[in-house]
Formats: sequence, C-alpha cells, structure tokens
Amino acid sequence: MGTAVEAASKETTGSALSQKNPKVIFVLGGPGSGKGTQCANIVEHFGYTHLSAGDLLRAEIKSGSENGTMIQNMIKEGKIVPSEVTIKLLEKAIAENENDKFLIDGFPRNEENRAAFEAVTGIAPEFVLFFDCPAEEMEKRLLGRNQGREDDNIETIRKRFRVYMESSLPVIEYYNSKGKVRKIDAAKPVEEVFEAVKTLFTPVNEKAAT
Ligand SMILES: Nc1ncnc2c1ncn2[C@@H]1O[C@H](COP(=O)(O)OP(=O)(O)O)[C@@H](O)[C@H]1O
Ligand SMILES: Nc1ccn([C@@H]2O[C@H](COP(=O)(O)OP(=O)(O)O)[C@@H](O)[C@H]2O)c(=O)n1
Ligand SMILES: [Mg+2]
Repeated sequence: MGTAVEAASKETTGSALSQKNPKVIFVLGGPGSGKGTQCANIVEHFGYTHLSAGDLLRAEIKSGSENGTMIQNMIKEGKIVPSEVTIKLLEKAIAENENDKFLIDGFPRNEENRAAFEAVTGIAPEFVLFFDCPAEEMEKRLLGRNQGREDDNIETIRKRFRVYMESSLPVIEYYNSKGKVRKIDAAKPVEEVFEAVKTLFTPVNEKAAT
C-alpha cells in the first residue's frame, strides 16, 4: 500500500523485521543519566541485546559512510540526526541479530524519531524505561565520562540539555500518557539504580514465561 517508496522500504527492511516480531524496550533519559551503564547490566542479567542509537551513529561516522560528516556535525552541535538515518541503522542492527529482545537506548529522541520508527517498522515498545536525573548530576557525570567524545564538553552539553528538554521530554510525556513509562530515580549510585531496574524486568519476564 502507499507509495512505491513506502512499498520498497517495506520490502527491504520492514519485512525482515515483521518476520522477526522483536520485543523492544526504549531506554530514555537525559544525556549522562546512565542509560548505557544500566543497559549493560540489563544485557548481562536478562539477555537483551543493547542498541545505542548514539553508538550506531558514531560507528557510521567511523565507517566512512557518505552521511558521516553530516552525522559528526549534528553530534558536535547536540542536534538530532534525521530519523531516516538512525532508523536504517537500528533496523539493520535488529535484522542482523539473532536475538528477539532489544533495548533501544537514546531513541526516540524527538517526535519525528518516534512517529517515523512506528510508521516504518510497525513496532511499539513493550515499555519505556526512563532514567530521571537532575541536570547538575548529569553534567557532572558527562564531564567525568572520559570516553573521548567530542560532545562531552560544557558548550555541547548545554546544547544537548536544551534539546533534551525541548524535544525529548515531550516524547516521554507522550508515552506517559499511554501508561508506558517506567520511571527510575537515576540520581542514586549505579547499584541502587540497577536494583530498581531489576524489579521492572523480573516480573515482566516471569509474566512472559507463564
Ligand atoms: N548511577 C550513577 N552514578 C554515578 N555515575 C554514573 C551512574 N550511572 C552512570 N554513571 C557514569 O556517568 C557517565 C554517563 O553514564 P552513561 O551510562 O554513559 O549515560 P548515558 O548513556 O545516559 O549518557 C559514565 O561515566 C558512567 O560511568
Ligand atoms: N536518536 C538519536 C540518538 C543520538 N543522536 C545523536 O547522538 C548524540 C549522542 O547520543 P548518545 O545517546 O550517545 O548520548 P548520551 O545520552 O548517551 O550521552 C546526540 O546528542 C545526538 O546528536 C541522534 O541524533 N539521534
Ligand atoms: Mg549513552
């Protein structure tokens, strides 16, 4: 149905995903709230595959892709890359992985990300894991992250916070209005945050098994 472009896109990507029918959890929260850290814990304990949108975009820059320069400039400015680029990377990563359970970290980051992902893949998240953390704590963590990231400087961090407030929080609000948000106090130490995360995953997994 729809345009030829839509049909083609379904044939090349949508069909691979609809066959898979993957289970997806969106992991959201401000920059530095601890998304990547907690995803690593969830992978270890609950068998999900972690897909960080930011990591996929950074790998795309490194691969020498034709979009690389554009992505690099957007990340440096703290701006959100057009969803068609990010969604293609996510679709490919899901299709190529044998697992059927994915943590999608740092996506959707704006309304365009959200609506396009749903339209292209037909996938709705099981729930949205939301790491709630004060800006001062996030700023402190980002300045101490030491991963050599070009966007972990105070100037870009301020831009990323603005984008988060203006564009990403409304997406969390959208899912909240649908009862899909599981909010975690992310200002606590890593272990305590993970204790709270665990309680969300254990009952969900048990329910799925019975
Ligand atoms: N609960 C926490 N308390 C203190 N530091 C944390 C906590 N969670 C993560 N960190 C540290 O903060 C930085 C940002 O964490 P990260 O998981 O990369 O966040 P995000 O992916 O949300 O940007 C990292 O250096 C990480 O080690
Ligand atoms: N859905 C997404 C996710 C990240 N990005 C870009 O990648 C940057 C880093 O994202 P990230 O998720 O790795 O950052 P953190 O929240 O982990 O600090 C963002 O500031 C955006 O520039 C994007 O454009 N679209
Ligand atoms: Mg991250």
